Amino acid sequence: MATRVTFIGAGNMAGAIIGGMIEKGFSPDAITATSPSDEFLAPLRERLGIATGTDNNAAIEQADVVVLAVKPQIMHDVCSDLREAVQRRRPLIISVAAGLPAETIDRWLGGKLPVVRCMPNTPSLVGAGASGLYASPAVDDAQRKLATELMEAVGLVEWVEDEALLDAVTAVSGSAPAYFFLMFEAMEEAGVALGLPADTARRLAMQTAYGAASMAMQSDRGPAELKRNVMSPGGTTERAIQSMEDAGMRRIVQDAMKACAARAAEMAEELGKR
Ligand SMILES: NC(=O)C1=CN([C@@H]2O[C@H](COP(=O)(O)OP(=O)(O)OC[C@H]3O[C@@H](n4cnc5c(N)ncnc54)[C@H](O)[C@@H]3O)[C@@H](O)[C@H]2O)C=CC1
Ligand SMILES: O=C(O)[C@@H]1CCC=N1
Repeated sequence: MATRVTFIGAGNMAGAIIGGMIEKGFSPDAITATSPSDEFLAPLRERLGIATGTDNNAAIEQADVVVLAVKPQIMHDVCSDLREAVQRRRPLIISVAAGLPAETIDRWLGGKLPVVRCMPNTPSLVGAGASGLYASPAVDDAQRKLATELMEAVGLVEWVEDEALLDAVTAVSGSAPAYFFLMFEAMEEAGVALGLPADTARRLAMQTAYGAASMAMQSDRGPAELKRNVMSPGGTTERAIQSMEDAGMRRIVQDAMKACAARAAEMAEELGKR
């Protein structure tokens, strides 16, 4: 029998993982998602054919895996409400919430549960996600394998043995699609300022990012060498890269990522007190 997975929360992240799972051949019959209103559920039900519901407790009655995909700020209330049903069924818990430690989730759910903390990202929707995973001590090998299988269906999986490193994963991949989308915005705006139609600039920028990522992933050369190969001495790229370095591009990226990881740690501090 297929592993039954229930998503508590049906927003951007749950939708991306569910969409990616179905694309990879997971049966929609084995997937359920919940949300307090039908607004988020109708598209998932109609487009992907999964089961949906507004009652979290009812939705986990048959679940082998429960993916907690609500905002960190409401996780305490959601977990408290699920405590009895979860303790009765004892499914594998996978939390995708930023910041919240596995121990906190476990405590809110009544304790002694196998909890995997996962930091995914939204490109999971197209099977190109990147997830960092951490297993709490109660997770056994079979459950680790199950979490790997689920998240590998939507992209790359990297396990960390030190939970604190998930804050770094949040900075490097969880939040990072947004950095690249910002770059696309800036490149499109600059392309338009240089005279290109907006849609042409957008397509060229996105294809170039896709090409650069694909090339870097297939190459045994590091990014510094690949960058050098584009830079003809005295040419155009050299001028562009010099302009970026002069403007402090590296420091801007590093500061943003430090701020991201620090915010994840701060959220654990703020929310974990409950
Ligand atoms: N959006 C992203 O790129 C990423 C998000 N995350 C994490 O994923 C989690 C969800 O984030 P998003 O999907 O972006 O948020 P979202 O706002 O798009 O989705 C949240 C969902 O929770 C539902 N919800 C609210 N109260 C509920 C309740 N009592 N019971 C069941 N469902 C309820 C909402 O209706 C909505 O469907 C967060 O904890 C976030 O830290 C992690 C990695 C990346
Ligand atoms: O911005 C956030 O808090 C969530 C976690 C990682 C990506 N989105």
